[in-house]
This record gives sequence, C-alpha cells and structure tokens, in this order.
Amino acid sequence: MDESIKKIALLGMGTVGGGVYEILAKQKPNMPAKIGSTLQVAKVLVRNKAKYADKVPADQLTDQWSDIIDDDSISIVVEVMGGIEPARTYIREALSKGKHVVTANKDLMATHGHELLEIAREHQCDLLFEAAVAGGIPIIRPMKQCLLGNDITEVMGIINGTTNFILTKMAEDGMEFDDALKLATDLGYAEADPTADIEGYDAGRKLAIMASIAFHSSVTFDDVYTEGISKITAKDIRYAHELGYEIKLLGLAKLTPEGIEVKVHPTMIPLQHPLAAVKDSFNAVFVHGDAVDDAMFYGRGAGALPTGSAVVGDIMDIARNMQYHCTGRIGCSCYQSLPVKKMSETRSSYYIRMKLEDRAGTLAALAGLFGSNNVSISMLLQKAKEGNTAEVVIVTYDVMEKQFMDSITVIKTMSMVKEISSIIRVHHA
Ligand SMILES: NC(=O)C1=CN([C@@H]2O[C@H](COP(=O)(O)OP(=O)(O)OC[C@H]3O[C@@H](n4cnc5c(N)ncnc54)[C@H](OP(=O)(O)O)[C@@H]3O)[C@@H](O)[C@H]2O)C=CC1
Ligand SMILES: N[C@@H](CC=O)C(=O)O
Ligand code: NA
Repeated sequence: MDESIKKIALLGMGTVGGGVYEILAKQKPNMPAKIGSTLQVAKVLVRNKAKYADKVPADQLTDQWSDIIDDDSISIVVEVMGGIEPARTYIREALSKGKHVVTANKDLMATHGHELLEIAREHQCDLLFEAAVAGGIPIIRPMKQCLLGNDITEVMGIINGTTNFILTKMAEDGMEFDDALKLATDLGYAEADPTADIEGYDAGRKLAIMASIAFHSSVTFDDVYTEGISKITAKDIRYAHELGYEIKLLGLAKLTPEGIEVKVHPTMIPLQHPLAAVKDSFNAVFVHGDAVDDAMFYGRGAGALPTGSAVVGDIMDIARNMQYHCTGRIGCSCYQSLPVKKMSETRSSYYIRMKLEDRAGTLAALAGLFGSNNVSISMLLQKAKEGNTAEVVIVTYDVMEKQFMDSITVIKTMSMVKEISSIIRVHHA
C-alpha cells in the first residue's frame, strides 16, 4: 500500500458531504506538507446515484455499503448521512474492521456515543466528531484536550444555527416564523426533519455530548430537558426588548453538588450579554473551568463549508495519527457516573405574559398567590387593555422550577386569570 496516499469513503453527499468534498479537493496540494500524506476520496455512498452524477465521478459513486466495508484499502470512513440507522451499524462495522471514523452525527453520538467509542477503543481506532457540536466551531477538541487541566463546572450557549437564524430574522426583520424556517432550510442549516431544530432536540443532543465531555460522566439525550421556540411570538420578542432582554434558545449544562443539570429552552438574556449579540447561523459556547475561568467559542454553527471545516480537520488529524502510529489515543473521557438532576429541581427566573380581568384587587391577589408559593416578583408591568381584560407581564426572582410551576397550576384556576399567554425563563448571569 502506498503510505503517502490515504483512501477515504464518504457516507453521504448532501449539505455537509458536499462541503467536505469541496474542502478536500481544495486542500489536496497542501496535504503532504500539512499531514505527510494525501487524502483520496475512493468512494461516495448515497441512496440515489443519479442525483449526484454531475458532481461525483461515476467510479467513486456507489449505493452499496459492501463496496466500502469490504475494501481494505479504505482506512477512513466519514459518516455524513445522518440518522441512527444504518449509520450506527456502518460505524460499528467500520471500527470493527480497523477503519477510523469521522462523523457529524449528533443524533447518534448523543445516544450511542459511549458504545461506539468503546468499539473504537477495542480496535485502537480514532472516532472523531468535532462537527457534531456547534458545526465549524472547535469545541470538542478544546474540551477534551486544551482544557483537560480544568474542572469544568458550566457549559452554556447557542448551539443551534437554525433556531438562532429564525429568532434573528423575527427580531430584526420582522419575518414570520415559517418564512424564516424556509430560508434556513434553503441555506442548508436545518436538519432533514426541522422539528429537531425547532423543538430543541438538536440542541439537546449537542448539550448531552458536551456535558459528557465536560463533566466526564455519560449524559444522553434522554437526560436533557428540551423546550423549543415554536411558541415564541413577535409580541414576546418586542416585550423582551422593552424589558432589556433578547430571546435566545440556550443550552445550559451545570455541575452542582447534587448532580448535573442539562436543559435547553428559550431564554431571555440581558441585551448587553455577549450571547445576545450572536446572530443568524452563528453559535457561541461559554465554558467555565476552575483554572481557565471563562472561555468563549464563537463561529458558524451550521452550513456546508463551516461544518465541512470541522469534518476535514478531524480527517486530517486521523491521517496524521496514522502517520505517527498513534491512533486511538483520545477516546471516551467519561470516567465517573454522576446523577442528572430533574428539571423540577433546577432554578431560574421567569417571564410570564398573561391576560387578567381588569378590576381592583386582581394584581394584589396574584402577587399574594405567588408570594405564598415562595415566588418573588421583581417586575410587574401592565401592557395593553382590551375591554375588560388587561395584559400583564411579570418577571420573577430566581426560584426553584417546581415551586414556580406549582404556583402557575394554582393561578390557572383563578377566575380573574383569563389566559397564561407565555412563560419564558430568564437568565441574568
Ligand atoms: N447541515 C448542517 O449544517 C449540519 C449537519 N450536521 C449533521 O451532518 C449529517 C448530514 O447532514 P446534511 O448534510 O445536512 O444532510 P443531507 O440531508 O443534506 O444529506 C444526507 C446525505 O446522506 C445520504 N444518505 C442518507 N441516508 C442514506 C443511506 N441510508 N444510505 C446512503 N446514503 C444516505 C443522502 O443521499 P440521497 O440524497 O441519495 O438520499 C445525502 O447525500 C447529519 O447527521 C446532520 O445532523 C452536523 C452539523 C451541521
Ligand atoms: N441543524 C443544525 C445543523 C448543525 O448542527 C443547526 O441548525 O444548528
Ligand atoms: Na464543532
């Protein structure tokens, strides 16, 4: 085998696969100097070969996995198809045959990452997944390597490009939700089923992966509380601005003495907070470590070339590891088993927009009920009036989720409360 050529196979040639293919072609002349060998795309697996005939030479295109798994000259498999199956089976088989794997698949890594990393370890293979979290932003490798000298206690950020794009377009251009989603899909940011973006599942998967690495304890997607942006209205965005906040879909992971907190939900953050300035498909992740203090990572979280950048970085890293016979060096980093806290045990401030009967004593009764549930009000504003109904906005102080939700259950039964229009958590730090 010619050591100066390393053959790779791409599984998928969609948004990300196309970006990877383009970057590999552009970087080809620099490869001997950068990594001591040249990467050659030997096979590209797709379902519908005709769709890709203009883009990929016929001798590379295949719709048969056996063309890849049975070819011993292919040493790196790059999975950019998405979904659990057949991706999981293909990756298991590739690793079991000693092929190194790069994947952008957060769905898979957030649920079966532990199992796949274990197979990689058994076969001394690399399994790298930098693109699976925050697209082009380097975050997995910095947490696994550069920040290893820290005890990380908090990871927080905007980790879904599609929803950040939609919220930006709604807030700045007055665009309707559906139009903004269509644009994000056309730009290649959204998942094959954009429900994963909108409902916070994609961000939840990324948060599970980051929390596992940060806290050295396995966290899976099922552990993460998720709430999406589908209920966010233009009115809430307008009121948030009036109150000095921006609404963002945040992922928050925290290590507390009682266990790990992992939650994804729309969050009001102060307009002067650095995350408030993160717009469009950009992502940003804050990491707090005991030695480094606060570190922030910022860049494009989705799209062909930004995501391709992370994938190609991983492929080139593997090629270099192969050159120096040190593959399998960095595997699963979970060496402990910590409990994950229930959402009801976590704390937050809350913004509530509601419609109340407009008569004397209503606000006092409401404040009294919140007070009797240990919920303190930091701000109360009366907004629009419609006949006998007044719209009221309340922001609470920090309170345990269970106490807040218990008080809402009671408030809903009060005859003077006509509607609870929205509830959004508020993050002040
Ligand atoms: N888009 C983005 O910005 C980002 C995406 N990712 C992740 O990267 C992965 C790919 O995403 P993306 O490129 O957007 O997806 P696309 O839907 O654009 O592309 C998927 C590709 O995979 C092929 N494919 C799908 N299923 C199979 C199968 N069973 N067998 C063979 N080929 C198959 C498709 O071929 P065919 O057309 O023939 O069906 C297509 O070429 C996903 O895991 C996604 O979550 C990660 C970060 C960012
Ligand atoms: N759909 C995802 C793509 C990258 O992970 C997003 O919008 O962030
Ligand atoms: Na990344």
